[in-house]
Amino acid sequence: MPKFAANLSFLFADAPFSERFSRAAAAGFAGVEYLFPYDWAAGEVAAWLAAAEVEQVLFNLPPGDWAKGERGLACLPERRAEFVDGVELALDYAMAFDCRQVHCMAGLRPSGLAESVLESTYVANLRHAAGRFVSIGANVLIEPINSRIDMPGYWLDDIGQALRLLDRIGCDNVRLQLDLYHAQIIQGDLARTIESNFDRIGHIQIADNPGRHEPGTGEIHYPYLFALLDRLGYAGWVGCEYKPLAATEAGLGWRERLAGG
Ligand SMILES: O=C(O)[C@@H](O)C(=O)CO
Ligand SMILES: [Mg+2]
Repeated sequence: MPKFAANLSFLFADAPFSERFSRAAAAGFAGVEYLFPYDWAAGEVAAWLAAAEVEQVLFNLPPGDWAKGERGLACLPERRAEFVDGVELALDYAMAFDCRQVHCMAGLRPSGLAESVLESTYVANLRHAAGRFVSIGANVLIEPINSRIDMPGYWLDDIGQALRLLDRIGCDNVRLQLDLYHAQIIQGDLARTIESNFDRIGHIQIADNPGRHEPGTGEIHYPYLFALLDRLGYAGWVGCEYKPLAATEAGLGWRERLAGG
């Protein structure tokens, strides 16, 4: 059975953020992830992790002004300095949490700039982040996110594009964050996508489609995919990044039903 991490931006959302760590532990999760820790001091979050005895699996680099609709900075040439500052801030948090993976969001496609400019900015920024995070033995992840339903305008919205960018970036510690919910909307063919890119995958996330709810509520055949991950010897985490249909705990039966644990 894969190792499941609770995404605390999605699960246990009826509780204050500080309480979600112990809720996740009580529900049997040994690892947690979430979008952003920056509203809290790193030491404060580290204490919640330690008290709950859960591992910090992943969090995101600062995304720009999320409340105003920004969704990352990495492809935006005019935001280079802010990106570099964000890398340093995230590095401090990663060290405080002993966390080995961060997700770098690409940003929304700006109007009036050539694709080649966005791409070269993105590649330079990812190389910079990779160089900083390699110093603590951490990976920087890139995640294709569907721009049709969930994030209109998101620049990195195609699996092939992400793979080409990984080639161009050319750093061993930059890897693919494969969110199977987004991948299903983007192109489907999930088992082959996992299998043919297995050595580039640093992290996997799950939800069903449509609705982005618990595995087993939609069209994705998760028993097959979980068995495939086991057969391939996937040693990483699988982040549960779904919107619970009711209380999080009430909907966790899919782990036993679909993954046998
Ligand atoms: O899939 C997602 O939405 C997340 O993994 C993320 O990092 C940005 O929202
Ligand atoms: Mg995701």
